[in-house]
Amino acid sequence: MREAVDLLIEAGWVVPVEPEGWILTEHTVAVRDGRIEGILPWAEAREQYQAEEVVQLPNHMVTAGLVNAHTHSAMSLLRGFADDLPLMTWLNEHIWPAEGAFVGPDFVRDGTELAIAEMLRGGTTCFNDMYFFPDVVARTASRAGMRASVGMILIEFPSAWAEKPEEYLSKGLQVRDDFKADPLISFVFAPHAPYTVSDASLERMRGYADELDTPIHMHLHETAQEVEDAVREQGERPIARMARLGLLSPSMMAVHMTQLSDEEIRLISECGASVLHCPESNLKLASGFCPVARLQEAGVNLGLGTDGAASNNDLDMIGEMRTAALLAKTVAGDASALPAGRVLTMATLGGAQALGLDHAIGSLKKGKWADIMAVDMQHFATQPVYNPVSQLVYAASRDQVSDVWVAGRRLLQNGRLTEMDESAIQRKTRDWAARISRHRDQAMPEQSHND
Ligand SMILES: CSC[C@H]1O[C@@H](n2cnc3c(O)ncnc32)[C@H](O)[C@@H]1O
Ligand SMILES: [Zn+2]
Repeated sequence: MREAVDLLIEAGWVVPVEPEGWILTEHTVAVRDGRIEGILPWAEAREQYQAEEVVQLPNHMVTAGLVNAHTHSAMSLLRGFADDLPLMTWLNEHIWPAEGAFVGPDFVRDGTELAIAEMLRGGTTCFNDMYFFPDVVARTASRAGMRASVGMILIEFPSAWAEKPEEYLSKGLQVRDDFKADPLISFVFAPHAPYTVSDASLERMRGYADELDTPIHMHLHETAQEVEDAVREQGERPIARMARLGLLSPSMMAVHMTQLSDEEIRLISECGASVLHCPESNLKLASGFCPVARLQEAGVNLGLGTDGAASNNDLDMIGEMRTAALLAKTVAGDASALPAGRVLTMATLGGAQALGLDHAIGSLKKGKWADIMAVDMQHFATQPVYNPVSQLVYAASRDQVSDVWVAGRRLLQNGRLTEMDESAIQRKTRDWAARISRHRDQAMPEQSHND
């Protein structure tokens, strides 16, 4: 008597991520009730399971869906809005004024939808978001069937979402409560950065984070200027300040970390914090280089993120893996730094671990959610296949992602989104671009591209 399952995915190669380096040739992933039931060779799986649906992908590699561990998804509507600038000029003179003018529930819904469409098409099945209107981010992700870790944001300036720190915290906690029954949506605290949140607010937030055993997601040591300003104005480096406030713990997910002394690396390793690496955003804003190989050597857990599309300028995690691997080698002066298998772990299980979700996602393991991507290896660019992980990281493009499942639901089929209206997303995006361009032409004629 064969066991009933919902889905069998027969793949040329199955890369379970755990144990790192495993490549299972001609294997099948069995899925029941949205979760992985088992991984067996093709023939054995057909003997053991009776499936509602069998998907045959003999030329594909199948692996865990990618976890975009740091992004601001709604900022996809600001892609290309302000380029070729350093962080603080970009934020102060362009991004924050534009957000002040446009960010509201509709902007966040439409921007998040655009981002989800882009991410799903590129093999991302979970994103860790930090943006205004987390209620809208959560609702949009849940409706799309996408997994999201939503930031309960904290920033000390008023926005259309909240006025004051207490309001940011209480509204965030309310949204968390509203979504507690949704298996796709989880929450983390998301204080923006050391230069926008006071000690008092951070301490208050830390109290909640301890009580609720919830991770904290924060930009930290993004640029040398951030660290220099903090030393000049507050007399200490931001990491020292976070340590003093009791924020350095396994709950901390520190984004960027381009400025790190040996002592700080040791501190991060000892406290069990994770680092979320965003190499393309760091390169484009010329923020600096995160010492990934040294962090790895020190035993620090690493996740990978794109940052927002306004600073990257894409949400392509396959591209980000390649950049991370190539950059780590150059920064370390060592071609063996961050090999392909490591960077895939970082882009899946490392991110999941940082988010406190590694019991549920991040690898293809019995009992975990079936968050899966399939990549077509039969393109000239990825032939021949000596090692599918090497091809994925060093040669493949995101256009080769053919199929994506989140909790066993097929959201991408042969390169087409099954649950999202692609042309409606295109139309809404064009409408936003027209509105935003008109506003810029009026408010900042010197920056207009139409003169
Ligand atoms: C509180 S919502 C998030 C806030 O962060 C801004 N942002 C986007 N990218 C970065 C970055 O690389 N460093 C610092 N802040 C960033 C975004 O525009 C929102 O205002
Ligand atoms: Zn960011």
